[in-house]
Amino acid sequence: MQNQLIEPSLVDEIISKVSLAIGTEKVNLQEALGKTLAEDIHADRDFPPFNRVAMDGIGIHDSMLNPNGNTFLVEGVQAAGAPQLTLKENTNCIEVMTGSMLPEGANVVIPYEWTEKQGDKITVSDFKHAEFMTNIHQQGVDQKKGDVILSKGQQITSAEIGVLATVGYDQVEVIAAPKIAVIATGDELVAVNEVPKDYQIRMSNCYSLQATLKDNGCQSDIYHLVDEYDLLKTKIENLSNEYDILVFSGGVSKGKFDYLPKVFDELGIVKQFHGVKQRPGKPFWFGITKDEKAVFALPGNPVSTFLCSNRYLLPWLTHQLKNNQDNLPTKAYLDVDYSFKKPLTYFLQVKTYFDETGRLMAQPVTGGGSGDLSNLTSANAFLELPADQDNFEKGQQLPIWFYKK
Ligand SMILES: Nc1nc2c(c(=O)[nH]1)N[C@H]1C(S)=C(S)[C@@H](COP(=O)(O)OP(=O)(O)OC[C@H]3O[C@@H](n4cnc5c(N)ncnc54)[C@H](O)[C@@H]3O)O[C@H]1N2
Ligand code: MOO
Repeated sequence: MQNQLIEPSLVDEIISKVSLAIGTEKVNLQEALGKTLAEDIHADRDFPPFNRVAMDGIGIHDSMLNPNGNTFLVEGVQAAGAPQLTLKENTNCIEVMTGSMLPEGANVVIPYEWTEKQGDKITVSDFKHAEFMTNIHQQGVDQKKGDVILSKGQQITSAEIGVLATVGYDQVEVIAAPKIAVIATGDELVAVNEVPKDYQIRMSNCYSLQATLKDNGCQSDIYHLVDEYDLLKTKIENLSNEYDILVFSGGVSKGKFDYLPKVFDELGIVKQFHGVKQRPGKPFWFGITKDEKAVFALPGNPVSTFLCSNRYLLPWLTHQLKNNQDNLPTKAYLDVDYSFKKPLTYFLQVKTYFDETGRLMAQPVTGGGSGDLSNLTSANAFLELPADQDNFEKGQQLPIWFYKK
């Protein structure tokens, strides 16, 4: 029986209806990069926490800002990391260092570059429009104590790490990473460190899949299952109990040993679709277990697995875990005429660059088809050529899916 092939846009729609059961976990600050905050973060004090000196120089009182200049007796030195000093006389000054507390009684900072020192006196001949609070980062202007400084759902980048450290979070509550199993199927596959016999190949898909996931903050475990029906059934049942997401590669097309669709059916994993009107990756199978876990069974040809994981699995996972998407462009201009004469959406491997007017251009990098994984290293994205067109013109703008950022 022929499967009903569906459009790529319908794939997105079907997959988007599956929600990952999201838990939370506490992680150390240094492990939080790339994760999503599961709690609001409040400022534990004002930011800056005190009137902070912004230039090395002298702290004075603004009543001394004479257009003809002024000379000050140095009362002391206010260092960063030292308790606040007090300026005793308005006619005097205190030398102040960047990052130090502004001395009590001072309200202007004049940088050293505008001063001249003679003994214990400092002269400023031109105050250059300095006024009340010049060169002082005032207490609480950035954040007030108790303000929500980072919000639940926000992605943790290097910028958020700095903020978390500042407000004293050495541990933080984040969305828990899902447990993902990456499962290679096929008798022909041998381990990377083995020398394959003539009829064997080294397994690569599971490693590129695992790397794709890792690149996006998700750990996964790799399994290899051989093409034995009963064994597949037992193992897959166990894996579906143990993991939140199952990602298979291989074993889903029409071959005599492509057992997966039948095994899934017997295990009660409900098929949502089998077959997408696309190349590569046509035999893509997707289903949901009884306890609503997602099962992605990606076609085994390396470029097919690669395309399906980057085009469908990753955007879904990112949306589930991170609330937001990458800030990558979603369209690019084809830089030559290109033809694909089949009623299928074609995911063309391309290398992108910016032309002289700043447009993002996509240059086809054609290789040896869906088995040629080395070609993936020369390209950096897939350009999505829709099925309703055969001839695509230079300058046509089309959806793009980056896998190298
Ligand atoms: N009669 C039909 N035959 C095929 C169809 C079809 O529609 N009708 N579709 C073709 C397309 S398109 C693809 S893609 C493949 C997908 O087949 P499977 O998902 O069943 O994958 P396998 O047959 O197991 O493997 C295909 C190919 O990929 C190699 N492979 C598999 N796993 C790995 C791995 N982990 N690392 C590296 N390489 C892997 C495998 O050795 C095969 O060469 O079916 C077509 N056939
Ligand atoms: O379309 Mo399959 O995914 O090329 O070999």
